[in-house]
Amino acid sequence: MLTNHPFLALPAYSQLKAHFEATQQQHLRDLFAENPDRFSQFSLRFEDILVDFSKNRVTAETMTLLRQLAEQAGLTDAIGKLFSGDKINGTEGRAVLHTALRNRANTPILVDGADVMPEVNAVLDHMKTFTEQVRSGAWKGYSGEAITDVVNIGIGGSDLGPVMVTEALKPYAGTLKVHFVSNVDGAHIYETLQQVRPESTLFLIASKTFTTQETMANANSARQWFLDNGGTEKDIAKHFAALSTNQKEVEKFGIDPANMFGFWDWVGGRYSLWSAIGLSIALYIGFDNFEELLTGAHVMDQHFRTAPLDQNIPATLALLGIWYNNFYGAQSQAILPYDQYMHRFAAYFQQGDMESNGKSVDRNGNPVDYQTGPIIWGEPGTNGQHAFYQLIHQGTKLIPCDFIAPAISHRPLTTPLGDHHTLLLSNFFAQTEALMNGKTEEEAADELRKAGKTAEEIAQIAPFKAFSGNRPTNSILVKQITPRSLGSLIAMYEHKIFTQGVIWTIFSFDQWGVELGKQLANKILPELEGDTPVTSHDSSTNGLINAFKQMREN
Ligand SMILES: O=P(O)(O)OC[C@H]1O[C@@H](O)[C@H](O)[C@@H](O)[C@@H]1O
Repeated sequence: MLTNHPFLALPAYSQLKAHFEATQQQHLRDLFAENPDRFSQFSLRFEDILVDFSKNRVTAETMTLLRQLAEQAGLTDAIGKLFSGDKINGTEGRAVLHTALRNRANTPILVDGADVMPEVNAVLDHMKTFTEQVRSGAWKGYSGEAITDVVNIGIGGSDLGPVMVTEALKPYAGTLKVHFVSNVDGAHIYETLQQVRPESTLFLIASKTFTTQETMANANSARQWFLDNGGTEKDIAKHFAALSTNQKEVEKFGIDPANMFGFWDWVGGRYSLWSAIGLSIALYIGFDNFEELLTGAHVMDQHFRTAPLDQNIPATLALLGIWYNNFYGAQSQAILPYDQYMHRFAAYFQQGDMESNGKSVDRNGNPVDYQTGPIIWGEPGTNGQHAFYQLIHQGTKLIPCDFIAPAISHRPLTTPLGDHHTLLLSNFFAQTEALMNGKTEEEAADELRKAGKTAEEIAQIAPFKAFSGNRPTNSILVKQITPRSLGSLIAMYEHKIFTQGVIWTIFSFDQWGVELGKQLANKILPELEGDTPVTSHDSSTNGLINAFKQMREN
């Protein structure tokens, strides 16, 4: 178990509070003007990844105090416990070992005295064999045709990771197509099934528990469609595989245990793309590339585990997040990839971060009296620039942003306006500079004067054209988005989330908050049958259910 500490009582917290009061008016422009070495002092490199955090409202003293906060919160001890299989998921009594899934060093990791690595390696071997059979065409469907389409049916952690990674690594795809069905809305499975043929489709039923309502409903619809369109019960073994921890339910569903790819209760759903849940990724980009993804994560794990705090990228990002969250009162954090293939990256970490650190009870079971996990959101650049960046630049809210971009594009297209990637990157650099510098009213007035405006017009318009600037950003520049660098980036954010959870003294690896909605939906489900009016709820819920019943009938 992790040792607990009262966050607000940490000595560094009070020091940071005083430091914040003294420095909050400082402008980034001045910090840059005062220190010509700011970029080199406030940036870190790891393999092909450069993390520039110099455009943050911090000084060397801020960083020292933040690191002291991490030390006083027992981060080093917590990292040791994470990697060694200690049961740090206290409310479920489980270890948290997504790092074992990508432990390429293959060093033993013990859970309840038993090394988990042989089992991890056995599942990886099974995935490799299966992936190679399907991709080579050796695995045949019931009509003797090879598989052309893979449909992953899963939700939450059993969907978002594979969706995000297969999109991000599309340039590495082979000929197999992958589809993802998550929503219980019948439209999702319906539209997907329109695009595939039963004889050449492989369904992966991805569910850690194999009891999730949405997934089981979609899996049943897929099976029915398969049987209605030419497949027979005995053909199911060739067309359905399960990615799960629950063999009993998998067998009950009728999937051949030989087609089950297992994992373990110490793999959290939102940390499971490295496990059998990643099978759709392996099928799409090939097993060697999947292994590269694991390797990228593993090397970041090693960095997180061994780098001193002042060199440690995930810890640094976590501490900057705490600075804005707990001292500046920032409510959210934007993730803005300047890479179209990474368009689901922010959505992925919405679950990763918000399901992990969206907690308001500390590890002692007491309500917290400070802010914990931020709201994560974002869209790829440059689309976001033409949508919501207005508020980031000139709104009343402080929104720390992570800008992520590859130096080399997988699609280097040229136009008379310039090549696409250079155009994209010019925006990437311009935005963080603009957010940092802003524009004073005098500068705005000067521009208007040069444009020939009268003194009266200038006085009227200049206030609207001024930007306060001083808006913090991290710039994460990656040589290229490859399986390895993507693996490292994902692990980097995972460890950022872990670090913040440790410092806030919360449990980051359970998700009890999701349960209430599920329980209530199950209670309401039978009430939706028939046309008898419902009276068992509050007046709003009763009114809505009864209106729904009426609308449905007429
Ligand atoms: O993989 P399963 O068991 O179907 O669960 C899917 C998702 O179910 C949700 O209820 C959980 O909050 C997620 O964490 C999880 O990933």
